[in-house]
Amino acid sequence: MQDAGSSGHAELLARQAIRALAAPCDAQMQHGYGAMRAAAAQFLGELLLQQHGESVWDAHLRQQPLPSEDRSLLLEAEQLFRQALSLTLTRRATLGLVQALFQLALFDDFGARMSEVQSLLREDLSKMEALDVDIFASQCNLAFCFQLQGYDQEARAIYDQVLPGYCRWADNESKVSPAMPLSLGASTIGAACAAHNSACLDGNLSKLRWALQATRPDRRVSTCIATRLLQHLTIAGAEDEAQQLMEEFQLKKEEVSSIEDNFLALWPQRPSSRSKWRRPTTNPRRSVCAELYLRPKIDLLTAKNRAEPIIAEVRQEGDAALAKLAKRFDGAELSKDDLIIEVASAPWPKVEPKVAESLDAAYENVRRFHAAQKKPPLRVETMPGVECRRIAVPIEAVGLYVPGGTAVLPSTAYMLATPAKLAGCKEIVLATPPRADGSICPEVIYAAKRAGATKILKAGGAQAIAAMAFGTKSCPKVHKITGPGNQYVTAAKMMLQANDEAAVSIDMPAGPSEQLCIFDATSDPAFVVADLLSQAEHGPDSQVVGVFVNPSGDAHGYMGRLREEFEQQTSKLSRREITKQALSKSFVIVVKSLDAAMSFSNGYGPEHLVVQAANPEAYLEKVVNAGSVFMGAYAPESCGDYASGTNHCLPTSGYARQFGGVSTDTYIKYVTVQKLTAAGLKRVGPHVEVIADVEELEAHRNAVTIRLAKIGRELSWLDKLGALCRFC
Ligand SMILES: NC(=O)c1ccc[n+]([C@@H]2O[C@H](COP(=O)([O-])OP(=O)(O)OC[C@H]3O[C@@H](n4cnc5c(N)ncnc54)[C@H](O)[C@@H]3O)[C@@H](O)[C@H]2O)c1
Ligand SMILES: N[C@H](CO)Cc1c[nH]c[nH+]1
Repeated sequence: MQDAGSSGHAELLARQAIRALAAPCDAQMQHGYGAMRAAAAQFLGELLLQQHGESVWDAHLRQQPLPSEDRSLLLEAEQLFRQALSLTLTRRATLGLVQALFQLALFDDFGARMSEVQSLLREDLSKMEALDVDIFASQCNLAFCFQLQGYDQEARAIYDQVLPGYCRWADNESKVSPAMPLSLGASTIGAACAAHNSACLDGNLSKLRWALQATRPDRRVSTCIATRLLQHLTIAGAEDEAQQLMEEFQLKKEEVSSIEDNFLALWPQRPSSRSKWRRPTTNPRRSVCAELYLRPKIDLLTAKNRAEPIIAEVRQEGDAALAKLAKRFDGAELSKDDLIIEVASAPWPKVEPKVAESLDAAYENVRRFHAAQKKPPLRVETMPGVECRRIAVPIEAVGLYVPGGTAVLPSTAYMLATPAKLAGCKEIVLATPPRADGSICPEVIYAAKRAGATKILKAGGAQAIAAMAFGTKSCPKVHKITGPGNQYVTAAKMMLQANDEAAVSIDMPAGPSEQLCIFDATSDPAFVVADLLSQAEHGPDSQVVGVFVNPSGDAHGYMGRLREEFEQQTSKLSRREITKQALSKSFVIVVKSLDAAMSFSNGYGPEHLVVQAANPEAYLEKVVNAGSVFMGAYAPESCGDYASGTNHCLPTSGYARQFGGVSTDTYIKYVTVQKLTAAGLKRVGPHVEVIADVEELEAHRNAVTIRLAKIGRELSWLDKLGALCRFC
């Protein structure tokens, strides 16, 4: 290590050398000069990295602003290594360039820089057998950079490939180095850190046990690893080993219960992996919480690319396109004249009496709750003679989407149609994918008829949304489209909302279902798991989140019992494969308090918030962002999905921060009205004139002035008296 003075001098000399060696020389000297210039560039690059890389890395890990003055010097280092490589290709220059790119990726162009790092290192991967410790270290650094930016899948792939070799190398090092028992070798520290970081992704206990063993001689390093191991042992319910560890390292259990550094995979992989490169924001550091708020990625861009030609086809060919697309996507042969069911004239479909009875009961509860949401007209006299009103006017024609890809959802039919009918919409078109024989599920028709839909369009996906947005010969054009659906439905809703010609609005982006369940040691693990599974079974993209409030840290084995419940209940579900996929994208966190639980929940903004912890009312007081809340042990979310009365079409993906669920208001627009008497105009008019002057909008001012000129500006004594009486 050089001190500041000597490194400054070395830097100066290296710069001079590079300049001198760049001077023209005869052909004979060129080769030698080139090699020397490469060495000087390499030397200067390493010096700059040493001086500026550490502070950048440090700031990144501490989540502080990155020192921008270091960026330009790191860019210079990058150029120096490139120069060195262009002159003579060496392993050291490659690794120097890799290091510079790592550091610069923290500032910007993360994707491009990491791609280059990967390709630079790829060539060396094949030589792994040579046990080159620099390559192991660089690979694990690369993985860690991915991990920090949330690319877990990429990080995991690299760790899987490199870590076993790195650990073997470290084991070897400890055997050959007699100094090892006192001070750790560089590769032991490197491999232990990598094992620790990799275990954060997969909760692998044996990696952590290895890291602990390898770093035992250094108490500081091994305590860090022991803390992480303790977290995982607690979750796994391995109490004896946890106890031993706590005694040996004098750790307390509550140290494992902080949100910031304690999330655990529920199923073997945690899913935040984004398959596409994502540019970091200007501040690329994100807290663990912020990362956990991200939902499983839906590739909306691909969905939009698929939806676009479908929308265009429906726009151009109308019903003919709908028939073609029903064949392509739903396997249904439909003629152009068979796309619409007129609900009023359609006979009641045959459904089992027991089913009809339950659908009727559920509908009645939904109707009652939504009827009570209607607001009386509003009338306010803001000043004597100035009356403002607000009247509710139903949206004339609305389109409802009822999904039908992987499950038939008659419940969604009455959840959407009931408030539309109550609002007074005249045309209520309900679109849903046809079955392969061209028919619509009788329970959906039953629910649509009961709730008051006017037409059923036999179409699903983007084509259904396009047909309702533009209208076709058989499908009326609507002004607003509501309802959930898969990524093609959501993409089409979002695209058509922005299409001037369609001039249609939507309720909200409602994607894959999700649930956040808060529980504590008093909650029945079977209830907690049953609720979480009820949403996980919706689809592979669904996500469920458990928040375990564990203030005392003495809920021995609770998480172990939870895990057992998950395994038992999941294995019995008919949709267990779908459910497991959703669980692989789900997680449980452990927090110390109600406040911490609610702060996490509000940050996540779940579609459904289930509170099974003791005293749910105390949690409700702190709700800021949630679609619908379910309180206590006896309020399973499925009651809200079907029959209690609340609506199940709710905002997902964090949109609960700005949207509420579907309600009677969804189908209403509020029109404001005003009426002014001459006295009212005399009161408010002068203010209008002044503000119009400020805005230099003369015609606005004139509209008042011209009237006041006719009726006079002064209020009569009768007007003044009348106003007084009104306010007495
Ligand atoms: N948030 C809520 O309130 C709520 C309620 C119920 C369901 N959901 C969600 O709704 C979704 C329902 O999805 P689903 O797929 O079962 O039914 P869906 O009806 O939304 O989609 C089926 C249609 O998608 C189209 N499609 C399928 N593959 C396609 C492809 N490759 N290219 C173009 N189009 C294609 C077809 O037209 C098909 O008819 C689930 O994600 C579920 O979680 C949400
Ligand atoms: N849970 C869904 C809303 O996210 C609604 C639903 C329909 N059927 C069953 N559940």
